[in-house]
Amino acid sequence: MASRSSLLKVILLGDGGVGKSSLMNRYVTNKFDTQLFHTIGVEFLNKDLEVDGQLVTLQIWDTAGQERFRSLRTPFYRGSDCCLLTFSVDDNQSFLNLGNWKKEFIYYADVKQPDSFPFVVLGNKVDVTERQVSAEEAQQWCRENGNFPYFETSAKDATNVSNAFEEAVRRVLASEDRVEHLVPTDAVNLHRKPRNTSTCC
Ligand SMILES: Nc1nc2c(ncn2[C@@H]2O[C@H](COP(=O)(O)OP(=O)(O)OP(=O)(O)O)[C@@H](O)[C@H]2O)c(=O)[nH]1
Repeated sequence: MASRSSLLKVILLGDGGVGKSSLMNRYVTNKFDTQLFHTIGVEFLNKDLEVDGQLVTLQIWDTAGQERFRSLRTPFYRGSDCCLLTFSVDDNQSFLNLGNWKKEFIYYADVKQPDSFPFVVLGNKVDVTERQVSAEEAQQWCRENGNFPYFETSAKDATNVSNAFEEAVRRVLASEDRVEHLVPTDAVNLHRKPRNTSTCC
């Protein structure tokens, strides 16, 4: 019998420069670039993994955080299985904006039951010495806004990056409302992009 893998769409949202592209690249390619390249619109990469015995193809969507690209990113929110709300621990404003990102996602993804949607919060750049947001503040925000899991990550030194994406997968698999998108792993799908391919608009 064909083994089957679930296709999960996970989307990274947060202010420009917090490290969304870097987190995706660290997780999928295990590389890090110190240069800043603002994303224009969206890009995605795929990664196959196994979580708790379940095969999963994770489709990670990296979005442009800058306000001027809003209309280019929002059409891609629909169909997301999990949303990673990302801020940078050395940028208090990016933390204060988390609530706006959550609202924007719920509106444009047309989430019918926001209270049960799987969000995960990432406080990135924990390798820096000058923090503006403490772990306690971030944990409190997560408790007050839906009991979201919180991960302190560093795309630079890879701290917690895999853990955060794996927790996103666990949250999705545990969520009862998820629509199953099963992909037979031993079949050829002519409509499917090759693994680890990105696209941009
Ligand atoms: N010290 C440190 N720098 C990081 C980390 N993650 C990303 N950066 C740097 O932060 C800058 C912005 O990173 P990006 O990944 O481009 O940020 P982004 O959120 O994708 O930005 P937009 O595409 O504009 O939305 C780059 O110079 C990265 O090298 C990290 O964990 N630690």
